[in-house]
Amino acid sequence: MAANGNGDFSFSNTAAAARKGLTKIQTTANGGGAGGKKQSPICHDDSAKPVKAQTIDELHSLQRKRSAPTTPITGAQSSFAPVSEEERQKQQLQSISASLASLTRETGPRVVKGDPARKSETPTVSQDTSHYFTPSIAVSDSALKFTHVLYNLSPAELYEQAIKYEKGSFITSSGALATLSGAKTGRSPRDKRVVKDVTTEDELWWGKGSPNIEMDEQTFLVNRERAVDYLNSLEKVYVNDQFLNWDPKNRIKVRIVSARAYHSLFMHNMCIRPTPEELENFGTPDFTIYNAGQFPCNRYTHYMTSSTSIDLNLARREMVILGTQYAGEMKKGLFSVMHYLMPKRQILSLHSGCNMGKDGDVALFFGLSGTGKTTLSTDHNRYLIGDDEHCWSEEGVSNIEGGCYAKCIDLSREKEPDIWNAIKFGAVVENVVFEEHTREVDYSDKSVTENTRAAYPIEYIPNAKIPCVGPHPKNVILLACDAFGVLPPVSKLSLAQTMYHFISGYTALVAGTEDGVKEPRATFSACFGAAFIMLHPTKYAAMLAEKMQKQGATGWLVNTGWSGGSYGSGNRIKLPYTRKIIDAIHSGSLLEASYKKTEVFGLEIPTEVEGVPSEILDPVNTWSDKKAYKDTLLKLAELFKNNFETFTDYKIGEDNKLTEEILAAGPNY
Ligand SMILES: Nc1ncnc2c1ncn2[C@@H]1O[C@H](COP(=O)(O)OP(=O)(O)O)[C@@H](O)[C@H]1O
Ligand SMILES: C=C(OP(=O)(O)O)C(=O)O
Ligand SMILES: [Ca+2]
Ligand SMILES: [Mn+2]
Repeated sequence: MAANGNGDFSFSNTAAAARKGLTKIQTTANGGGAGGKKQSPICHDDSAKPVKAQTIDELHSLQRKRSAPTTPITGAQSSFAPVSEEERQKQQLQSISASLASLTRETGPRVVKGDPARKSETPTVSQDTSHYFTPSIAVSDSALKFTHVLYNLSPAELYEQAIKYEKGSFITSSGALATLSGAKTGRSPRDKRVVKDVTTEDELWWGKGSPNIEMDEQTFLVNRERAVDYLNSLEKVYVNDQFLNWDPKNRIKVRIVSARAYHSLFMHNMCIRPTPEELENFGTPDFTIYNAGQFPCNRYTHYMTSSTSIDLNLARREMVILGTQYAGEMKKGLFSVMHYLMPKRQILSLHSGCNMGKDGDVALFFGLSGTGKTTLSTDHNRYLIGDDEHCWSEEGVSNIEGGCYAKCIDLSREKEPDIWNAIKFGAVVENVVFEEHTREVDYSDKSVTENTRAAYPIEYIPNAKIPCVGPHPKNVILLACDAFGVLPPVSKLSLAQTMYHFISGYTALVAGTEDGVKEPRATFSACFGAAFIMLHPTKYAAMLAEKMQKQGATGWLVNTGWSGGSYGSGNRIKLPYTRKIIDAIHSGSLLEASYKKTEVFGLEIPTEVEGVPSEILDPVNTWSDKKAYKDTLLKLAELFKNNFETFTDYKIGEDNKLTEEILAAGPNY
């Protein structure tokens, strides 16, 4: 650097560049920046109007208009607001303080809205501190402390929080927020606990095969207190007040209290976002999540078998998360809650994707993780209702969520343009690897995990159906990723077969794709989502049978897995072929095709599907070793049979007829 004699400094290479004759950048309207005045080599411009601020602080205060959502209640009077502005502010903070209250001390913390770090920046904003709720009995030091609440922040604010305070947060080249979920990069079903009390003891599915591992009320309270104390010990917490279920009659209000901006943005994307008016009148939540994911549970606590615990208390309408930062835990935790609440109202909750054609024909896509719910429900020619969690009521279908959570391993712009384009500003991408300088994500990189994910609001998909509701389904598609390669790419199912496969919930994935070829492992997960159901699988199955029968829906089994041999010798069925099959289901043309029945599983398979080579429709054709095919087929049939044994004692529906039909709809050999 060199002084130029005018008290200004210039980099010598800048001066050198100027000498070489680089065009000077014109900065004023008349182009006379240099004018006739004496100029330093650096371009000066004194003719522009000065900024309307006397100090830097004032300048900064000009930049931002005070508005929602840090203080979601603005001066604007809502016509239907029954209480004064001040009173509502107070009630809202009281509600948040009540959520964060210690149960033993019976007091809520002093809560104040706003980022503690922002205080000095905004000296004129005293409103932040003038509205706090303080308990009348203060019994410990924690009662002297404020808990700063960042309430329903916007994506932009959450980006800033994440980037400033959470290591591993970066903006990708497409504008998404890249983040790390820490040690856990997937759900921890074995660490899920459900409070067994006098009610849930009878209502819920317990024991073998059930995802509900019991804990008692007292232990729940111990973990709750642990989470609440942890959250209150922080400088600030994030609070999201949002909705679940697009069916307005069955909408649930949820509050998520978390320690990370990542978690707040994730839930902002995944739950239904309230309008400012809806937020003003939010009131008390129906369900609250305390996510203290960074903080482990105490392994000396009864029922704890690791330092991770996801605890559900239906009576208290609360969930506590300790020891895992994987955000999917919150989304799927709430799904479990819906799997309890909705059937009580005669509404079927479904682990399925859902879309609708131009003529209003609705399809459901059931399937376990990685089978294609998100990929196949996101279809450029159809309206997306949702990718993962739905309700089927007397009126039709409704999405539970407000966003999608796509797997992004090997994501490509060509094959999945809609998902690719949704990964933009506001989207959260978890555990992906990006190029250090350009911030371009390498979707093929599994260095952190194979389960890389993107969470984005559903309206990021161009043909999303908003509101996310639709009429009764016409097609019910069961997706199985069969790594054995023996299930046909598509079969038409009878109602009994649909129930048999729905209750079985089969998929087979490969254990690890890196360490050479491994045996595919069969997974049976009742209702294609045993990890999330709360009641016995036959309860959901009976409801599905009743609804499908009443609406005349057709069931289909689609193998999105292997063809031409098992994993290792065959190949995964090409996505464009699966899409063609799905197209034929939607259009109704597949219903008109001619069919033949397969041996062992007794599946009806079409002889032709437009755009799909006919020889792949019957898997036996694609195996060079016919004996290996038959052996593998029988092996899979045996696995189905063994799995179904636990269900043979249960009655499905009103009479035994359907039950018997379902039992007969399994493999026969
Ligand atoms: N034939 C196919 N059908 C569906 N998905 C396929 C197929 N071949 C490969 N895939 C890939 O499998 C994955 C399916 O995952 P996803 O749609 O997220 O499943 P889910 O939503 O059921 O968990 C995607 O990464 C998709 O690109
Ligand atoms: C987020 C999940 O859903 P899916 O894999 O079905 O998309 C999950 O199962 O954790
Ligand atoms: Ca899943
Ligand atoms: Mn999905």
